[in-house]
Amino acid sequence: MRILIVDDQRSARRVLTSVLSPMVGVELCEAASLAEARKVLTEAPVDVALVDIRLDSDSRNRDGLTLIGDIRRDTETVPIVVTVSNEMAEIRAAMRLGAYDYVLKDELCEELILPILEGLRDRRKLEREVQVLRARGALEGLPAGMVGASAAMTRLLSVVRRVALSDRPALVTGRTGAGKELVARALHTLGPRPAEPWLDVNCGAIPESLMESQLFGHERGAFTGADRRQDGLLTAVGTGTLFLDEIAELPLSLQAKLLRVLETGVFRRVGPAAEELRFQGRVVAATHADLEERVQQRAFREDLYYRLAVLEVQVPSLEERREDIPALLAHFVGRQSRQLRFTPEAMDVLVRASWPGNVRQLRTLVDRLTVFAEDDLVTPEALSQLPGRERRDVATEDPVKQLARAILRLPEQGDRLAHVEQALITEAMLLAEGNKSGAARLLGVHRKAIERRLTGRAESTSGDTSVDD
Ligand SMILES: Nc1ncnc2c1ncn2[C@@H]1O[C@H](COP(=O)(O)OP(=O)(O)OP(=O)(O)O)[C@@H](O)[C@H]1O
Repeated sequence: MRILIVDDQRSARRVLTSVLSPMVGVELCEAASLAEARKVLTEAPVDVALVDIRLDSDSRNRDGLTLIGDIRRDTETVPIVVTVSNEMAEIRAAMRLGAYDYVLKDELCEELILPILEGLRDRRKLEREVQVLRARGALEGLPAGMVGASAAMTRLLSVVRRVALSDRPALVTGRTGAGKELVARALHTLGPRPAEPWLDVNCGAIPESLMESQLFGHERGAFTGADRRQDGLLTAVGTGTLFLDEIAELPLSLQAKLLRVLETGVFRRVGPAAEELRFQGRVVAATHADLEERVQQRAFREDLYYRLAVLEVQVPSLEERREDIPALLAHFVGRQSRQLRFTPEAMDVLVRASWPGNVRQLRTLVDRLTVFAEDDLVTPEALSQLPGRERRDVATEDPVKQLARAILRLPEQGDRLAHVEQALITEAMLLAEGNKSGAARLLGVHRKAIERRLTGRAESTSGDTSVDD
């Protein structure tokens, strides 16, 4: 347990040090002023701060109260007031600011202060255990709003589970609409501080100059119109999670600044004479771009990429977890006023469809069906009658159909059917290493059908050009 003693009087610090030194497992540090205390607090986490209210010789000084306010706002440190008994009004003010307890200097002794600290130590230990257990327990099931039981999803969740417990930056990658934001949120809610803020910003949506002040904040007079100091997201997020969506779009100059925050934990607001501030939250970034490729194109900093990619979470595309499609459909339908159902054939079409827009596209499909489908029971015909893009995607679901369409678009080459049949038989024979029975199995026909074609006995003149006999 790290304890900070804040008192402007050296003698008072010495008394406290001698009272606390016998405690096992404590590390003591001291500060003689508000500025010194702030510095110590930014250097490494402090568990408890014992704070005097007056922090210099001026009797009107109330820097201790300011410090308690800072501590409660910016850190997880527990502040305890150590002061003289004639300062009851200040003690009350400190308690209102969130001081955990108070000790009077006149009564300062081991018996009084050690039980408070021991109690705090137990409480801290318990809090940490609860955080870890909650993170583990919550992950037994699916995080809120997340649907899926496929092997790909199970793998994803086990990665999310582990990454959530870390405080280091994380990168969520995957195709557009695959669920990156949902995963990033899960990293927050399943992490140790789910009650702390979750703030998100789309790095591609805001001009560079605005983005900088949005992230770092600005001082008064930093630019025209900056008539007062403004905190940025890095401050506002506190010990929560800052989600940087579309990180690939972050301008290079801001990439350098972000890297510095991630490496040193400190930053400054935009503008003149800005003080150094400490970032205490966690950064989770996401992108659908190939960041390695961006690095090669020098559009993304390599050092930032490596810092983010230490904890990469890859979200599988919907096509890698088609088994989840029925459950996802039920989930999206359940959120609509109209309770659509799907015939087995329609479900089959949807499970095999191509989904370039991933889960978001599936959700949009349900939105559109809710408006356009004539019947609550959705059939393949209803799907193919949908206006717009979804109809096209769904209608080209079957790879064989896609292939057939592509073949028909090839330049005229005589008997296409015979060509295709011949090509299929040749490929099957190659795959079966010349074994006719094996090739027949691959093609789903009888061995004799293959033999007939191979020996040329299945003359096209007979009119039977199908392999399906
Ligand atoms: N596993 C899932 N279960 C339920 N809904 C999901 C799942 N994955 C994604 N979604 C839903 O799909 C939509 C798109 O998800 P999300 O916004 O997280 O995708 P994204 O990968 O961040 O997209 P983009 O690349 O456009 O930023 C959202 O409505 C989200 O709630």
